[in-house]
Amino acid sequence: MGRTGILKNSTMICAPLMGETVEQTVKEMKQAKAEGSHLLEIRLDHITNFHPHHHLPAILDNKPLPLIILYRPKWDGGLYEGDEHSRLQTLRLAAELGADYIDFELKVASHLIRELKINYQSATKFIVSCHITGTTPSDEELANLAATMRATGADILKVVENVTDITEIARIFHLLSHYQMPVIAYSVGERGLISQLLCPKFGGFLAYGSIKGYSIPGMPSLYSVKHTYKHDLMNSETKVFGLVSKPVSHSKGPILHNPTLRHENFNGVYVPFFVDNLKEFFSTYSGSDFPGFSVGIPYKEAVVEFCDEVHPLAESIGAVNTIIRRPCDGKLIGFNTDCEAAITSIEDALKGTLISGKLFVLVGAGGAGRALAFGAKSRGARILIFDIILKEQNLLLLLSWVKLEHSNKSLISDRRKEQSLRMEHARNASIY
Ligand SMILES: O=C1C[C@@](O)(C(=O)O)C[C@@H](O)[C@@H]1O
Repeated sequence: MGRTGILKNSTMICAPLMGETVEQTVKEMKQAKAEGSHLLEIRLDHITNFHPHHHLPAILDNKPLPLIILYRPKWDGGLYEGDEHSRLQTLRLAAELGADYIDFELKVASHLIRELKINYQSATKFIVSCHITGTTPSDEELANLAATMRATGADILKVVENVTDITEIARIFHLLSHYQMPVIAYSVGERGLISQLLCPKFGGFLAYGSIKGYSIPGMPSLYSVKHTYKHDLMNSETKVFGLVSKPVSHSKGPILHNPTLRHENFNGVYVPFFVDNLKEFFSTYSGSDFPGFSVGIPYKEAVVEFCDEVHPLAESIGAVNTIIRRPCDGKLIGFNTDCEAAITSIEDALKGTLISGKLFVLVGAGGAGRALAFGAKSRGARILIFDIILKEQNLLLLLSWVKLEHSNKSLISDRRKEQSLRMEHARNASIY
């Protein structure tokens, strides 16, 4: 999946603005410019009591950056409820006043674009947009849709999805990188976030970034696009790393790993992958463009079966938090770095005092907890485990390490009895 379109501009960052007054819109336009936007998208349908002849010039005369004008009707997910004739008259006026870009819904685009191109031979570019409901169509269906949109005379195509699975975004990337004209394509919603974050890699015409104070699900902030993910440094060669997790937005990984990649002068980016289905995910994002993953909650244990090989330490722990795609054969190799990272940090903090014999208090017995319990046990600590729900399989695994020291099967059932008692009396705390 590489960028092929030599005719395309390089990806711009666009701030969508949804001010309710012209004054607010003018203020936000300046704010968006200060935050690094290249382009602005104004939603006229969000402005209350909008008077086209008065308000449109006020906006266009004050624009600090190129503007996309959008006037979305209710029938296409917008706020405009008035009559269609007045709406289209407003968009005609925008063209007459020389708006940089005007967005038309596919349904109305055909005759309007031809008419406007004849009547106003201005530099206005026309975006034709289509909101897809339901599952993302196949590559072929998307290409057919794009051809229909192109036939309206559009200068730029815009396809908006609302994916229910992150793997659907691969088809959006395919459209972006293969269609030989400028395309805006993305998915809204948190599963869609990577469609904005990786847009420059696949040659999209623009990616959206929200100004400070706006939080839109699935849309990164202008700040993160400029500073964390650095869109301006991304190209078709950029390797994509990321955290496989659900949820994923809590992770500090992107703000840690992206500067590290840049510090190492490595052309890579680290993104959050909101994953619902591990099998589908690994079979979709399977090429050398995706050379490695972190694994977070709740997948550290489940991911083991999707690794072609597992490092002995990760195997003993039963949890993988780092996967590397081996360059020579593309196989996925699973590691556990939680164990050594956490235990050596604790040892560093103890400044020479041994962990052995100490009471090690573990809060949470999931994938990360298992790694820590394993590390502490291997250093000879006693372990006190707190967990909201201590799953039986986790308990058995933890007990199998105890068994290494006390080779006694009855210990397991004793411990299980002890566990249930402690669940009642000590909010799920157990000592091993
Ligand atoms: O436990 C963590 C944190 C993490 O899940 C994250 O949220 O960034 C990433 C994992 O690789 C690591 O083991």
